[in-house]
Amino acid sequence: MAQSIPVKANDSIIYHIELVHDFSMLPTFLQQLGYGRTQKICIVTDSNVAPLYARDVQDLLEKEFDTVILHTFEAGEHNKNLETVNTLYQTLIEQHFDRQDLLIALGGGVVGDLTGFTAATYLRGIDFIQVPTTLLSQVDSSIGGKTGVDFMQYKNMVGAFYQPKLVYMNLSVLQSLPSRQIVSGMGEIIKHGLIKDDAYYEWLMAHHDAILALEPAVMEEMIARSCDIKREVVEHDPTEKGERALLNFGHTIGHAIEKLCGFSLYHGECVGLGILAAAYLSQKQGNLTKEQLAGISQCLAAFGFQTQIGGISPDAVLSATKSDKKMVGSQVKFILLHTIGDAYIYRELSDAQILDGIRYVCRA
Ligand SMILES: NC(=O)c1ccc[n+]([C@@H]2O[C@H](COP(=O)([O-])OP(=O)(O)OC[C@H]3O[C@@H](n4cnc5c(N)ncnc54)[C@H](O)[C@@H]3O)[C@@H](O)[C@H]2O)c1
Ligand SMILES: O=C(O)C(=O)C[C@@H](O)[C@H](O)[C@H](O)COP(=O)(O)O
Ligand SMILES: [Zn+2]
Repeated sequence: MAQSIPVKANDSIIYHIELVHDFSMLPTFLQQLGYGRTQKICIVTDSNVAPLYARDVQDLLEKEFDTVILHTFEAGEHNKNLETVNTLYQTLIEQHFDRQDLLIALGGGVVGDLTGFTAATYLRGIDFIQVPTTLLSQVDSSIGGKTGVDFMQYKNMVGAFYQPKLVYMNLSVLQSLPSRQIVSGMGEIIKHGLIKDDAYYEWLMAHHDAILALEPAVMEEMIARSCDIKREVVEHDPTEKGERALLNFGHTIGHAIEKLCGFSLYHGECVGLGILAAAYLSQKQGNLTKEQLAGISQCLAAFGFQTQIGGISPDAVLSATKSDKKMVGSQVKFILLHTIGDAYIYRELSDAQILDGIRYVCRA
């Protein structure tokens, strides 16, 4: 059944996360938000999603809106860059989009982040809607307003905090998602349990088979629980002045690996390696037990994550972590675990300690 999760800022609802099972309600939700027939819509998607879903969405919207155009770019993290943003700017200018018009991000996190950044900057800001189509984008990237692109191969170095007007989540699209992308999404979901909810973490392991079988009721419960965890964090700290950094658990080393493997590993796969390294460092700090660390490694492996990667220099990973946006001066703010379900920001790790954590997952 459908679920609607309100997201607030300063105690006022700024948008809803609508969990549904088809695209049929999208025009109605747009009209309820006040968008009318004369407002132009640009659906932004990628080359894998377009043939699957763009026609259905465009047909539905063309019944209620006079101008609905489609902008498609080649799928992949390597295209999450300013060059792709420029091509979208050109389309919007050529099609005479103005400040009352609307972008719809139909795709995963790459489409969502790039479309959101374009919306944040075109004409100094036009509205956009998230229609996430990967597990990772449904539980994480479509919520909270982090938008942006990679720059010089560094992750999300150019961006803006810019909230969508709606997150429309058609859960049925997960049926066409390759299984490796399901695993990638599980990286952020396991993160949610480890940083905020030990009972949820245990629930994930207890429902392992049902999750990998994409059982609808279990998937909907999991997606709703992860959305709620992220919602609560971003409501408390929308522009990452404090607590929101906890959502970066596993990302300091994860982003470095993602860069150094040339994006050959998916974001969530790199986060899984980063989570394991951070869990190891949490155990070395005397927080986690060796049994808890082993359990996290087994959980990741059970969901299909590699728990070690070869061919990447640990020293290069350490160097890449110095470009992490959580850096304050020469100190990187690491996210560690007090225990499972309870994460914290730690600034005192030495390079030697970080290298020890990197070596726990990276072999040269
Ligand atoms: N803004 C945030 O808060 C946030 C949070 C997490 C991740 N991210 C970013 O999100 C990106 C990763 O997102 P992602 O994992 O969704 O990757 P992605 O956007 O590259 O999508 C993964 C692949 O699946 C394809 N695809 C998408 N939906 C499909 C479907 N329903 N069926 C079949 N194929 C489909 C895509 O074309 C692509 O090839 C990274 O750039 C990461 O930095 C951002
Ligand atoms: O929403 C957040 O905050 C997150 O950290 C979510 C992460 O899963 C996501 O990958 C985010 O893009 C990483 O943030 P960044 O600021 O390191 O780019
Ligand atoms: Zn992430």
